[in-house]
Amino acid sequence: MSVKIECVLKDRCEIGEGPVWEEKSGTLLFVDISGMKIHRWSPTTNKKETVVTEKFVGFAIPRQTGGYLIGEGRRFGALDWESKSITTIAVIDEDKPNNRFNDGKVDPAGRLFAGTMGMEERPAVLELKQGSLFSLNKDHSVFKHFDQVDLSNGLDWSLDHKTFYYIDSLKYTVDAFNYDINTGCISNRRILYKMEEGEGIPDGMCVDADGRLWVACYSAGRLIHIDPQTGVRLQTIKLPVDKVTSCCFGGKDYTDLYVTSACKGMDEACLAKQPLSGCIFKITGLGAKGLPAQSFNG
Ligand SMILES: O=C(O)[C@H](O)[C@@H](O)[C@H](O)[C@H](O)CO
Ligand SMILES: [Zn+2]
Repeated sequence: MSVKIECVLKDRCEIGEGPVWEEKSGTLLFVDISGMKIHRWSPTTNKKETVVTEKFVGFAIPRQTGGYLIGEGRRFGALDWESKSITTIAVIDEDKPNNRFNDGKVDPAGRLFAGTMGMEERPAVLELKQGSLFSLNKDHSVFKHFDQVDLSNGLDWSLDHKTFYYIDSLKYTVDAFNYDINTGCISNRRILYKMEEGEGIPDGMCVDADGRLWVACYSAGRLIHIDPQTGVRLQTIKLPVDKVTSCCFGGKDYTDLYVTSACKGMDEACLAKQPLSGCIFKITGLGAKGLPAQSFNG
C-alpha cells in the first residue's frame, strides 16, 4: 500500500485546527481559530457550512444531546448549529483576560478536556506559563488540572484509558500522564517523546486503533507516528505545507487521516511557495485506522 496525500479542501483557514469526524453525517468538523469560524464540510458533496464566532475559537466538539460544545475566547459555550446561537456554559481564566482556549477533546467517559494559552504576538510567540488545562464535567462543573502551560495543544487517551497524552507545544515534547477514567484525574507526568531537530513544534494529535500517536509538527511540514509504548518514532509523513496543525481519522472505516493546516503569519512570498497552506488534506494508504470520536456527555 502506498501513502497518498491529497488536498481535499482548498479554502484557506488562518489557523485550521481541531478536526473531528462526525460519523452520522459523514462530515468533517474543524475550526479556524483566528479566522473565528467553525466549519462543517462534507467530502461527499463538497458542501461546507460555517458558523462565525465573536472571538478566537479553540475547538468545537459534538455533544451527545446534539449541538456542539465550543471553546471560544475564555468561555465554554454551547452552540446550536441551526440557529447559530452560542450560550455560555462556563468562563475560565478570569484573572487572565488575554488568555484563550486552544485545543480540546473528549475523554472515553465523555468529559471534555481543553487547555488555554496567552495571547500570541505572532504564531508560537507569546507570554509563557499563562495557560492551564481544564476539564468540563457532565454537570458543567470545571476542574483545573494544572497551570504553568505555555501553549496548550494536542490531547488524547490510550485505548485502555489508563494514559492521557498531552502536548504543551513550547516544551517540544509529547507527554504522558496516568489516567483514572473513573475520576478524570491525571498524575505522574513524564516525557514520552522529545521533538528532534527539524521536527518543529508539536501541535495537535490523535491516537489510532493500534494505540499509536499521530502528531502534527507545526512549522516542520510533517506528521510523525509514535509508538507510545517505546517512545520510538515509527514513521514520518511529509506534507506540502509547513504549518501542519492537527489530524483525525475519518471516512468510511476511519482509514482516511484528515489533516488541518495554517497560513497565519506567512507573507506573500511564503504563500506563493506553499499555496495550500491553511487547506485540508486527506492521507490514505497509511495501513492505519482510527476510532469514532467521543462526544461530550453534558
Ligand atoms: O494551532 C494551534 O494550536 C495554535 O492555536 C496556533 O496558534 C499555532 O498552531 C501555534 O502558534 C503553534 O503551535
Ligand atoms: Zn493546535
